[in-house]
Amino acid sequence: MNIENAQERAEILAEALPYIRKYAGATIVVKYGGNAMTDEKLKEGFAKDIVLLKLCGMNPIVVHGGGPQINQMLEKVGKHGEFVQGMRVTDAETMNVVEMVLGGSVNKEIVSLINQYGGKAVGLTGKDGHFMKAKKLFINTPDKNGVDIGQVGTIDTIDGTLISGLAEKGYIPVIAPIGVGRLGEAFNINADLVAGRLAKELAAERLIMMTNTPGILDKNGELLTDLTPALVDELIADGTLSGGMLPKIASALDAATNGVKATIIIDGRVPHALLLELFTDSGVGSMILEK
Ligand SMILES: Nc1ncnc2c1ncn2[C@@H]1O[C@H](COP(=O)(O)OP(=O)(O)O)[C@@H](O)[C@H]1O
Ligand SMILES: CC(=O)N[C@@H](CCC(=O)OP(=O)(O)O)C(=O)O
Repeated sequence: MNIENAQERAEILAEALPYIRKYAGATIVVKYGGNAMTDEKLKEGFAKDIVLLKLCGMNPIVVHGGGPQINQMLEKVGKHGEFVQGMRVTDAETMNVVEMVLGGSVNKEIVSLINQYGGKAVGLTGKDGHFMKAKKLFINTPDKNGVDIGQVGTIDTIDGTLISGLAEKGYIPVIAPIGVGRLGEAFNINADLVAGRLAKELAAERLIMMTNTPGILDKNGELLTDLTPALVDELIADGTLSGGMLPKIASALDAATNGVKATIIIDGRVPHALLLELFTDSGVGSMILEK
């Protein structure tokens, strides 16, 4: 493994030892948002951290997004991304781009980086082994119920045993949020929803969502470190939470109230944010609590 800043790593590891013992054998689902994949150094740092978690005896499972990367590709073909409550309106042409970007370039880049640093990553979409079956999602907005936004999916079933089986054999699953329908068709699923559902299915010790804000911010831009379901409801009602934060928070709440020990939203633009969250006493970001 190619470790840079060895001194810095050694210091982190010294503080980390009790946590390494605590998390031995634990499943850690990491949602790697497209907004946290900003530059090469950060991406390499992420891959190294995932490999390190595996070496320390944990089972990291990566679910990645790639919204900004999809937008870039759509612009090349003269289309603009349109979203309803944080979900991309996905016509057939957009679905092709989504599949190409998420299942192709983004997934394989993460897989290659992890493998380059000594891990054994395996990239998957829901089409592989039909492990993530989906059906069409209809959205309820304040104006209308059951809005059709195209080939956007909601997860029907997810085969956690395929993922845990890979992890037990030493692999690091890297999952693109594409579901498969009854007829073999592809569904675009928000990556936060996939990460939350998988964390639930695997009864993960931690669900860590890496994004491009320090965590959940209040109306004044201050970080909220601990959030209860009641506070989240308030923040949605008064409009403090919006856009891409809506599926994220819904998913985090669902996981937190369904057996996932802790759900945390962190700033993926901070180098080694994952290690800081898992291996230091203070942690970083916003934690979603069960009550
Ligand atoms: N209260 C809030 N606190 C922090 N971010 C928020 C809040 N409300 C909305 N957001 C938005 O949510 C975004 C993160 O969601 P998203 O763009 O979907 O990221 P990702 O690609 O990581 O899933 C932030 O960049 C921010 O613009
Ligand atoms: C239905 C839907 O919105 N799908 C998302 C899937 C990618 C994603 O979730 O990426 P981030 O995590 O980077 O936002 C999209 O098309 O952008």
